[in-house]
Amino acid sequence: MRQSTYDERLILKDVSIDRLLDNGDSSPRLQQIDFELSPGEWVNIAGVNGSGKSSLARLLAGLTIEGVQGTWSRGFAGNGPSPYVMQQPDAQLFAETPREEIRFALEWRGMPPHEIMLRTEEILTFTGLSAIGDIPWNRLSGGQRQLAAVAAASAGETSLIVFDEATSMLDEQSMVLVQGLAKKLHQRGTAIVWVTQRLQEMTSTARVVAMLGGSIVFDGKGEEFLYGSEEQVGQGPTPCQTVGLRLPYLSALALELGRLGKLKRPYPETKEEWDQALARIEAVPR
Ligand SMILES: Nc1ncnc2c1ncn2[C@@H]1O[C@H](COP(=O)(O)OP(=O)(O)OP(=O)(O)O)[C@@H](O)[C@H]1O
Repeated sequence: MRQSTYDERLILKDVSIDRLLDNGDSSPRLQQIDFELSPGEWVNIAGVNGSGKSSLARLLAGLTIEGVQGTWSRGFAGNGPSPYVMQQPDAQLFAETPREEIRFALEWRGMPPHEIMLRTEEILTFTGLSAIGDIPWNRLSGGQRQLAAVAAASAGETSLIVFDEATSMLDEQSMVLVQGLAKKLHQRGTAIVWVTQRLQEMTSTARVVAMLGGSIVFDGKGEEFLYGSEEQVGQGPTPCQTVGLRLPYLSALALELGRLGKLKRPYPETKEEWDQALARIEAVPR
């Protein structure tokens, strides 16, 4: 893999990874990936199991993968690996409590000892973990452990964090908390790569990159990913359905009402928008 000249964006050009099958043949794990990420951007990466999401996410985080071919530049993300939050928080927790975990992360990043205590308290406050800072992992929920993992991952000022299905083992409430923390980091200017199969986590305006068979087959706005382009309403599967993902219930309802001519784009997302849309449908004489 060749390192290209410096650009502020993180860029992958024509990147592929082959994997060897048991019978000696090779099959692409990633193929001909062209991808760019700007500083402070949020991108969702979606796709079914085995489509290549984690392989792409690991590359974006700057983690080493054998056999990578192509050209890349990590731009604003810098030369070292970026924090990578995995599905299972326990796989990346080293210390005994959230406070120790954050302290450990700061030590590891080389922060001078006299700054560590103050910064640890700031991070506990920022992440909403102050009240449980000294409680050992076995008395915390999976959601609380995942929040601590994110807190430690973001402990040094970081320009990029990769979340690889970080909420897939969590209940709805914990999912909202972890995603809320990612949003706070994003507002602070951190670029976020958010790998997910839970499409209800995406907003219609967010960027979605969808993978299928190791290739990027869609790169655009969430609304077009879920519903297709405005001209295509009612014609064939949407990009989301093409990659084999199921539309969230409310999106499927919106799409169907659109196909019946009862709803117009942009389709409702929030409860208030749905209340208004349904009131309009009710008001139309049958
Ligand atoms: N370390 C590895 N060595 C060889 N092949 C791998 C390795 N990791 C993943 N693969 C293969 O690469 C392909 C893409 O896997 P990857 O984990 O990137 O997909 P994914 O979309 O993240 O899947 P999942 O949602 O199941 O985690 C799969 O066919 C997988 O079997």
